[in-house]
Amino acid sequence: MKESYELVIKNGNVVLPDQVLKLDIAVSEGKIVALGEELSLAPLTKVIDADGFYVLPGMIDMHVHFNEPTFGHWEGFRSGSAALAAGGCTTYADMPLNGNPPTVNEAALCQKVDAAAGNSAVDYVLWGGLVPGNLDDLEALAAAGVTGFKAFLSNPGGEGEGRFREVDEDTLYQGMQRIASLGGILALHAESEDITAVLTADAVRNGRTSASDFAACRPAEAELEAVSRALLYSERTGCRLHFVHISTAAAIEKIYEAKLRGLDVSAETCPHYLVLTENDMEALGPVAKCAPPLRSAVEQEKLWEMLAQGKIDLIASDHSPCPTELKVKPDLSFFAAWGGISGAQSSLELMFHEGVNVRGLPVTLISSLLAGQPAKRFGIEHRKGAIALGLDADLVLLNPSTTYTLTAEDLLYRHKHSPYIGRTLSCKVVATICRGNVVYTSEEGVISEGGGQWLRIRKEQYSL
Ligand SMILES: NC(=O)NC(NC(N)=O)C(=O)[O-]
Ligand SMILES: [Zn+2]
Ligand SMILES: [Zn+2]
Repeated sequence: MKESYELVIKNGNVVLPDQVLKLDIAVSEGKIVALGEELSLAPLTKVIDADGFYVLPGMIDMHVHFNEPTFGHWEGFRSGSAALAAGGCTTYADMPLNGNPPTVNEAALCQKVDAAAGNSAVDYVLWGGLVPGNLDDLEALAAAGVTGFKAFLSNPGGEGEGRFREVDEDTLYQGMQRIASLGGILALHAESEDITAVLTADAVRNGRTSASDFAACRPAEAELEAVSRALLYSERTGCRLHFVHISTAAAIEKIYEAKLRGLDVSAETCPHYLVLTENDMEALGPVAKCAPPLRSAVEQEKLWEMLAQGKIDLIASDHSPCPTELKVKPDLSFFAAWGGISGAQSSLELMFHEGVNVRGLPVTLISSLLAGQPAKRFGIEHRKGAIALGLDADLVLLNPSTTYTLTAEDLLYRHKHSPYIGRTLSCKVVATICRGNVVYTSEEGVISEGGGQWLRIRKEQYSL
């Protein structure tokens, strides 16, 4: 029988959770409704030929800073989500800081929701924040549908009265108690404020302000101390934790051990810790500045080993953009430059290039780190994160064997700097489909700019 579908993606190498099969994918009303070999099609069915391409579930990037409201001129939903669409991402999670007001109460969440509405090319979830003074706002944020809460253990930087602040010990502990009782999850930027502040003050006092001095002020121990302390609190409070942008093998190991002991905790790392090193930070300057800092090549190899062993839960970009003059300006010291890497558009290509094409890791592993695992961890796997019947047709077509060198013109960010400019990649996103809509093709660019939807996270999904 010839079925009528809205869209069929034919002949692709379809990346399923555990295997890759040459299949057709049929889509109707935004959902995957059939998967099979050579589906027979009614006349006039819209067909995309994916012969020679991988078809992967769209990336779910749990960590971006688009900085609205007020700091939309640093990025904003429109250009940020367009860049993600071009990079094969179909759902992202916007962080509660760098915009003003930060997303730490319901009124601020409403402002963010308004800023995003009609401006996102792909779907999204929103993080709330845990900061000193907002314990009584957590419940309303959870009820309004935030994906979880984010807190900083070290100073997040930024300026101005209303800026996002790191938690004190009391706020952290009490916040974890509250979030546990809500069935929520706390995402942590885990660097010790005590260690980093002492080392930074000493470095500045002594005029040591180069890239390597910056890295020395944020050593591996600062990450390990913060992770260890938070794990203890998790044990005491029962609060689920997600550690963002983990940069060292020791911290990954610690989190993994805690998981084996039964704690409900997870670890994220970022492409920049897997493809850039401290040498790049010195060579490229502030464009490669982030916190925790880039590490040694030895550390990086250990991270790859842990990734291959399944000890890392997910990969996210931590796209933290800014106007280029905050990165590049005559006489700008490395310490004064904005900390944060612009990279969201390149995550999937970097991971496929380095992970699959260079290192020979299974494409299913890389795909699960980019899509399947984030969906499961954050309670959206009934909608997203895999190619399976009934799920949203969030798909990315990837040419796995082409070569191109990334240029500034390729980037859709508002400010076109990135440490990946000039890199040669051995794969390229060909098309991105969000709920059955083609939102990007490499030939036409971003086609549909404002169709992305906010996925409110309901309470039942928290404790999946
Ligand atoms: N204020 C920021 O955007 N900070 C971010 N900056 C980085 N990672 O350098 C982060 O996630 O910590
Ligand atoms: Zn952070
Ligand atoms: Zn971040």
